[in-house]
Amino acid sequence: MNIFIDENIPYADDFFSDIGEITRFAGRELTAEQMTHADILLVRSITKVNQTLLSQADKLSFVGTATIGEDHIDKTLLANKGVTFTSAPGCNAVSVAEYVISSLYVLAEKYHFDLLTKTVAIVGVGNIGKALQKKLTALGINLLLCDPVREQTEDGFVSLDYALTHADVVTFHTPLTANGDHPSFHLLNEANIQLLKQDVCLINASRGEVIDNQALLNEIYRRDKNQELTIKLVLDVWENEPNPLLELIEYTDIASAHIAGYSLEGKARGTEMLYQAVCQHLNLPVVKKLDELLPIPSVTQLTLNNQEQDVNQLKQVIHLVYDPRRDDALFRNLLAVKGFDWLRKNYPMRREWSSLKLERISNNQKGLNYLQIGFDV
Ligand SMILES: NC(=O)C1=CN([C@@H]2O[C@H](COP(=O)(O)OP(=O)(O)OC[C@H]3O[C@@H](n4cnc5c(N)ncnc54)[C@H](O)[C@@H]3O)[C@@H](O)[C@H]2O)C=CC1
Ligand SMILES: O=C(O)C(=O)[C@H](O)COP(=O)(O)O
Repeated sequence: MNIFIDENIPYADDFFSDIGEITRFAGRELTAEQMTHADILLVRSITKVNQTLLSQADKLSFVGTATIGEDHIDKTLLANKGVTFTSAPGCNAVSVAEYVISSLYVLAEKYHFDLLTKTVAIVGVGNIGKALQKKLTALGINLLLCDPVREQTEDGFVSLDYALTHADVVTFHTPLTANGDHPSFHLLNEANIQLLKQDVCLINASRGEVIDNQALLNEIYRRDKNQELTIKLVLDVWENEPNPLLELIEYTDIASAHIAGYSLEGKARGTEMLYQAVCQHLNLPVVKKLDELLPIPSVTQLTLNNQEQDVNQLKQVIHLVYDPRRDDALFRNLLAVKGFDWLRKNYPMRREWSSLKLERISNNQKGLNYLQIGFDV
């Protein structure tokens, strides 16, 4: 059994070495010739699984992607070839939600505003959007939810135009789609970008193509020229990765190399989900568990002085676990020297909030509910 596994899928040996012979590959360099030998192919988002790659893949019976996004996979092709396919829905949803909130606290500190007074619009309320909704609701932040697909059967949603017009923060979490009733390609574009409030915080941690990057840059120039307030910008994903629009970077407050979902837990959950799916595909028992593989975090426990409710304390705790300014600095300093893919391949360790156990020295009920936000309490 030949299992081809992307070199950036963590714990691959732990999970798959008992099942077959493993070949690791660089995601952008996999060839159709290599695929002649593969029974199982496990990829990440940078490998386009299409007719070109699979033209000679006669043995292939299973393709898995250790990601939430599936826009790099030709699923119709796989179905036609009778190849079983699985992705890893929700694997890094918490990681993306934590990236967004950690970034919002950076902006709040940098521009001296109170996040609790802001209205946040979540565009795309699936696994990631819901994880974000849960945390922001626990923090007491007012939300607008935009999801025309869910809106067909559920209440409580607003249109995109309403969200863009009324929200102080707009954060995108849709899949990238070009067809269907609600395509997300260039969802934010030349025609609607001017609806964004003055002073808005704009975040994209979905796929780069969900925002027309040139239209965004033009709007930044337009606001600049008219001496309007600047958009506060957090971009984790870019059109045309790994070659982002360089002019846009200087207008970002936080820029990163598509790593919002790169908590160790998030990436490793993706591997575990593929392992479980491969076991099912091959009719093998599931005997390995991620919990037994994750390392102990560098900080495991913290005692909070919880005498009074304190937003600064929350910010400190959040940024102790993960501060996106680290990734922003790496991006700005090393993109030109090392490149986008290098930044992703050499991503430093990052853990999720749940890895930190919090203790309080007082039982004051006014304290923020850290458990609801996602810490271990
Ligand atoms: N930056 C990063 O590191 C990561 C990015 N992602 C991206 O985030 C995307 C979303 O992830 P999940 O929430 O887990 O997916 P999901 O499939 O659980 O939810 C997506 C939601 O978007 C909604 N949606 C679809 N088209 C829409 C539109 N035109 N306007 C508004 N809403 C729309 C859907 O109805 C659904 O509720 C992934 O497809 C992936 O591309 C995912 C993980 C990490
Ligand atoms: O899960 C997704 O979808 C993502 O965007 C991943 O975090 C992307 O990671 P790579 O697969 O590009 O390493």
